[in-house]
Amino acid sequence: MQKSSLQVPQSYPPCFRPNTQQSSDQILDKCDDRENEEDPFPVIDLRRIDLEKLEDACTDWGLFRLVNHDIPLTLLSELHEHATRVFEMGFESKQTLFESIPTSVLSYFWGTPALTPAGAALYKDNNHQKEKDQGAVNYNWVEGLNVPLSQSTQLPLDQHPLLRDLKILLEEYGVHQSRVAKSIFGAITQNLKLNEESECYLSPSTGHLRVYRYPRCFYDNPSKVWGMEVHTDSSVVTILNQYEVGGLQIHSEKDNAWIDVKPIPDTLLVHVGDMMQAISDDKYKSVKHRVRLHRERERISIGYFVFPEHDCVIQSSKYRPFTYSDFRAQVQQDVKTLGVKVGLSRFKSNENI
Ligand SMILES: O=C(O)CCC(=O)C(=O)O
Ligand SMILES: [Fe+2]
Repeated sequence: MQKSSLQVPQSYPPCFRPNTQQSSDQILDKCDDRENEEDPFPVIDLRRIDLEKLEDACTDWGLFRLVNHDIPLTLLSELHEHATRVFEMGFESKQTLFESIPTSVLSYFWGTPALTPAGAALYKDNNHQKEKDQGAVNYNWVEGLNVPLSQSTQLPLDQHPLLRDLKILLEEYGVHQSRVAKSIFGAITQNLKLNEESECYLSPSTGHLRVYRYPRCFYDNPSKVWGMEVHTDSSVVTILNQYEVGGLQIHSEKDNAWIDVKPIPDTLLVHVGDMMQAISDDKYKSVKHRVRLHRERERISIGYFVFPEHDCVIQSSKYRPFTYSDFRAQVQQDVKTLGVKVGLSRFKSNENI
């Protein structure tokens, strides 16, 4: 059960705990939890994909809801329950526990969603200490677990039954996600009339899962803190599961507005990522999104991210030829030096600058 009183869980990283003694009303009133009544997003049925509807969804929104995905509801609820229990461990215990596990297999991070290829949190150079000193406003208010799906199941997790069980559930979930991603990509291949050379544009072995916990909004200046700041995903597609608590907002280019994406049980959200935008010659848009915090409840979400084969050259009329490895290296460099991802514009071809 989520707690509605102003108790500060000791499982939160210290900078996510409130730094004032304001009453709960004062603090909570400043946090926004409005939710749109209407759900404007296109819905795609995975059992019979409507190609035209899919095309419109990718072009107009860069996001759609997926129904009839055939992932058992019990798997989703068990995942949620296990993830909650792992995150509820004391912060120091979590740190100690995850330090003993190779980050290539399973890593724990907080304060940023940017990770190195090895799975460790990636902060702007030399700024980590400064950010720590300045407090919570420089962080993304999120903790996460990163699980690359291709890693061996021979994990040193036997001493940690909770983690072992979570990993087993995640692997089962990952198999479903890979199936779903392949079906969607197959349909998009038809829509974009891609040839066989584009097979390497989707490589399920690159898939990984991120499990997130967003803390309650305790901070006394919530307009300055985000669960996750505005970004686009680097993936081909991202498949997201947000449980009961909303918070995801996407930017609608046509309305120039931020729109809440409500959690609807038994549906998944599919985002077009940067790689797909390039593959489609910018016809599809890598959707800008962000996550706001909820004033009374923590939020758990799970994202599946899948990429092209690392050495597969993306041919696009809008960009110079590049591989996902080139793209990732550029993102890593930009996050380290500038603190932000610049993204696809780094790869624009000369005619398109
Ligand atoms: O938690 C969410 O709803 C979104 C997470 C996200 O945007 C990301 O991991 O890239
Ligand atoms: Fe994202």
